[in-house]
Amino acid sequence: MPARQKVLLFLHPKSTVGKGIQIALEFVRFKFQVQTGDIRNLPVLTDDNKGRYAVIVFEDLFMYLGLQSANRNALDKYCREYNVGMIFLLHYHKKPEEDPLLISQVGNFPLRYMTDVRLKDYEINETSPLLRITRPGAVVPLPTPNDWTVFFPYHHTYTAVTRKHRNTRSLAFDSMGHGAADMEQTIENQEKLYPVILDRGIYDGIQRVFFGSTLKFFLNKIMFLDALSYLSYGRLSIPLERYFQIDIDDVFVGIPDTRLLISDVNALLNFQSQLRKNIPGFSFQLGFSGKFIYSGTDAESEADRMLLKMSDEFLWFPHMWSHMQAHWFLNATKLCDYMELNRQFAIRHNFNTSSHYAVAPHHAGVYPVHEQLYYCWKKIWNISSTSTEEYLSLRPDHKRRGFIHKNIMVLPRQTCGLFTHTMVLDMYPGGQEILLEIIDGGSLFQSFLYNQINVFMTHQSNYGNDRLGLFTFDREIKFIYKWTNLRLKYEPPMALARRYFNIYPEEREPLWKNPCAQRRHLEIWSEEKNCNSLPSFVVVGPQKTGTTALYWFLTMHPHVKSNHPSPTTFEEVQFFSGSNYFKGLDWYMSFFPTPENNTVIFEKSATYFDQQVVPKRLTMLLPSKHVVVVLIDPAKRAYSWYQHMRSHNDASASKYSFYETITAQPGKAPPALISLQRRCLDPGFYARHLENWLEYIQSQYIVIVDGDLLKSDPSSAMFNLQTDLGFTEIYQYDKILKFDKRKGFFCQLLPTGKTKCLGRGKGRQYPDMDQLSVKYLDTYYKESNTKLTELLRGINKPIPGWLSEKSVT
Ligand SMILES: Nc1ncnc2c1ncn2[C@@H]1O[C@H](COP(=O)(O)OS(=O)(=O)O)[C@@H](OP(=O)(O)O)[C@H]1O
Repeated sequence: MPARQKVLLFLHPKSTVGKGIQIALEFVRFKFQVQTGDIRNLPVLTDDNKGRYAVIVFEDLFMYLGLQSANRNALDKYCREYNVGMIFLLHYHKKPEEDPLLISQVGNFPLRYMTDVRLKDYEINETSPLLRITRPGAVVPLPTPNDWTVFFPYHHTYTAVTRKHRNTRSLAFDSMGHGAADMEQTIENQEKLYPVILDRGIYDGIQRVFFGSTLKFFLNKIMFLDALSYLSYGRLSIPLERYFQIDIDDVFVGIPDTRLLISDVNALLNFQSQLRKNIPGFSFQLGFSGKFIYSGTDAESEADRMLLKMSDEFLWFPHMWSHMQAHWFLNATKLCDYMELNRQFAIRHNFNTSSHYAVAPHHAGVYPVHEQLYYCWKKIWNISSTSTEEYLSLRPDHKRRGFIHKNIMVLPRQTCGLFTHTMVLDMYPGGQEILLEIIDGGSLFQSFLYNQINVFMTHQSNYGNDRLGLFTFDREIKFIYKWTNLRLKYEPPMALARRYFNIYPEEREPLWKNPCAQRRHLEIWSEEKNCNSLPSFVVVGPQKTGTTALYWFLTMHPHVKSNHPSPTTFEEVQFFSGSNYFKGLDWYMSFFPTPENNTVIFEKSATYFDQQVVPKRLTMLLPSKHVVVVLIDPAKRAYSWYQHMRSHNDASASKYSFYETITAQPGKAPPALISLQRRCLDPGFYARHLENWLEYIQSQYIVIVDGDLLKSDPSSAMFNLQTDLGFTEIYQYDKILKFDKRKGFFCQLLPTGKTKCLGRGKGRQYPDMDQLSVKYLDTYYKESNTKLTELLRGINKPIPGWLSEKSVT
């Protein structure tokens, strides 16, 4: 039976080595679950007789060997039954008092190992079935880490993935300086000596890959991907094609003596033609700021002229007429005017801008989004794609992602070790060896290895002087071809962007992060915008629990302000739950007043509570802010909601009784009734929805309001709420709320002595729920209510009165 496409990763609590594994998995976007610390309790391995995990990885072989035998047996049984393989890393260091020549046994496997070995030349076994991305052939050179473990198998289940090189006499030395000659002798005597081995499962029915080191070493990164692919029968596998785009920003920008000369333009053209031999159609993308043409030395102006003459050789994209940052412009007209100047410049010089791609100087306006930029890009250039390194954050780079906003596809942009000021190899920050490391298996190689699509950012200055741009990519491409079977490909930006979102459709929807959470984001966010005007807390529902009354009471507080009303959804903004979210952060913020001192701003949308996407979105934008949940008996909530639908003339609610609605059978009843039933009953599974919230928010930020108390004694409920929200000034509600007999609810006491109540839609008159429905719903929600009691206890929240009464535990 096949296992699902997920990795189960066992990590030490203070894991450092495991980070490399997590980074690899996050880069390639394989799903994984981490199991840390005490592994006496294994995670659930199956769902409905289906395996949950396709491969199991232990960052340390000894974690597996140390499992209690029952757990190890269960794991092994799972692997056999579901054809699941395991990957182990072994990176144990001997203590100084231990014999450096010690060869130890690996648990009960027919396998021995030796640690702290410094490897000399070794090779990849070209016949290993594991190899996919890994390209055999080359001798693996020094320096490699000097803390390798090597394996000595004595069963034919094991085959080498890497092994001692045929022409090398001595393969290893002791890294700690103990008796190198003895060590050499000991190792020479071992016929089979493998740094990475594959267990084909002949011995005990389970396939495994053992790595005698960590993923720090570039070759292990490649082989780790191959191991995942091989052990999962290709399910955890990414294609060999790697699409890449190289942008050259700031063309025509730059102070004199740092810009391109004619010889540099020629070198760029030559390099491009060379690349086209292997990568058909490859073209550099040149980003221009027309205003600065001919502003260098005479020789540099000659090069500008040559670029114009040869412009057909490249694809061009607008940067910004005078390299201004988009977020400086609140007035879209002005921003569009500047863009128009650059467009006229492109028309005058016949630039090929057919790729409908643009890059914003300093990434400004792309993320955090400045709507004016998106508007002008569309209006002036009909832009369809761009790229930034700022989404969701610059670092860590393995978490950079793409999104689509206002029909513009935003791709993640990669750094390649070159910045505007890196022009001369000898002056590379930290020394040229740093750049070589980045290229030879370091971060640039990693970008190519893990990302199926790369958009690299370089600048005009990287192609003059020492032409580090050409040097870097030339060396990188050779490195990739030497060690991997990756196939480098090129596609123009729009096609590339489409390909990106076909590969990663889940990235299409954006996530709006709090712009004030990061200095870099704040620097490219308009000064006119202010995070203080975002709500400090949000009343999230669920619907029909008294949220409007709560909202109204809160607005009576002298230091509390709510959002401006929406023309369509009244007091609710309903941003996080529906399509409004795609209108963007500026749209959301336009609902909130400029904050005054001592004022707390809040929002309430009762649709938030039970929508799966909301907790993630809300906590991303409003981290460490409170969410307020009002809970009443879910049966009463369902009944009130049903009455609400009836009074709005919903066809099904008008036709079917409440009992018929809640007991309708899927497959038998009309779909509209089943839909009504789902919307009626689903929000009442409070425990399930709260669990979803707790995945994203710490329990201390969840405030529970007892909806019955809010009805019967609102002053007390409001006192509790203010305390839970940490208000410094507690407003006394007993002076402004009065029970209104006619309404049957508490209302606002006006200075005239009269009361002002909520409208007819709140606190409706309708008959009591029928006894059959009461009984049915009692059973229906019983398990969920019991769970809720346990959950609230577990997070130290008071149990609402209605729930204690029902409490079964
Ligand atoms: N003071 C006061 N005045 C009026 N109504 C009050 C009040 N306090 C609580 N309630 C209860 O609020 C119920 C409506 O809940 P919501 O406001 O959350 O509904 S909505 O989701 O916003 O439509 C509403 O439900 P119905 O009684 O079914 O109309 C009331 O029971």
